[in-house]
Amino acid sequence: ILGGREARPHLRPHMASLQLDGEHICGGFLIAEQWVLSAAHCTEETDGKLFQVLLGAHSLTEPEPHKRLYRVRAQIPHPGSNVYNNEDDLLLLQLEEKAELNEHVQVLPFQREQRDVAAGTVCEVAGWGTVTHSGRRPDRLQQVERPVLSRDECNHRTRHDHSITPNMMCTDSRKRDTCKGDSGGPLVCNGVAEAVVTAGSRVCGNYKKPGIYTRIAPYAAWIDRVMGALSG
Ligand SMILES: CC(C)CC(=O)Nc1cccc(-c2cccc(CN)c2)c1
Repeated sequence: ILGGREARPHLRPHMASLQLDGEHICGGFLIAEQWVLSAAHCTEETDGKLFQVLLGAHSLTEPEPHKRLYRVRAQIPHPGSNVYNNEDDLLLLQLEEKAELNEHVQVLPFQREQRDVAAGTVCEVAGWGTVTHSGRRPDRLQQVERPVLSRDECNHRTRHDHSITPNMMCTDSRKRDTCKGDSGGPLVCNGVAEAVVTAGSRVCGNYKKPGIYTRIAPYAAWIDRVMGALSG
């Protein structure tokens, strides 16, 4: 997160850190006791290895009550996700067992209504992604508030040039923005997860390249189908 600040500890008990060999790779969030939603492009450099999911954390390194690393039983990228564009950039992770819910580990409801969030709505995004252009990684969860940018504005030739589909949404990226390692985290508007951070043009804090997110509502049926098929 560029231009943000340290989050209030444990105010986002839904936040997950997707890790490989103890290294934070991407964000994610708990959508059910045994399921985390993240971004498919986070698996681009994992060479087929399964993530581990850290729940209940504020600091990535300090011991904290209710902080626990979960193994993953299955990782299901959306069938439409690919390395060439940001379409269908969602990843479902089934934990080896149901997460133990408490004040630091909670499920976050996601938007199921197919209505766009109004441009100008101030939403918030959190993550352990890089906090400087030089790529410094924070130990503690960061957060930033961002106004939603209309799809037409975001699709302007000088911005994302008509690559933003109805299944995506944008936020202003002037100075304050998401960055490497924030992918997979939720964009929360009025307490509801509306979308998931995607890398987009993989630049950060450049107002010409607004932050891009995968809207969740268009994928509610896919999410329910996968969770239902793999339950038990
Ligand atoms: C395997 C993955 C971690 C590779 C990857 O995602 N790289 C990467 C590099 C630079 C910026 C970003 C990035 C992420 C989230 C939002 C944004 C832009 N706001 C950029 C992402």
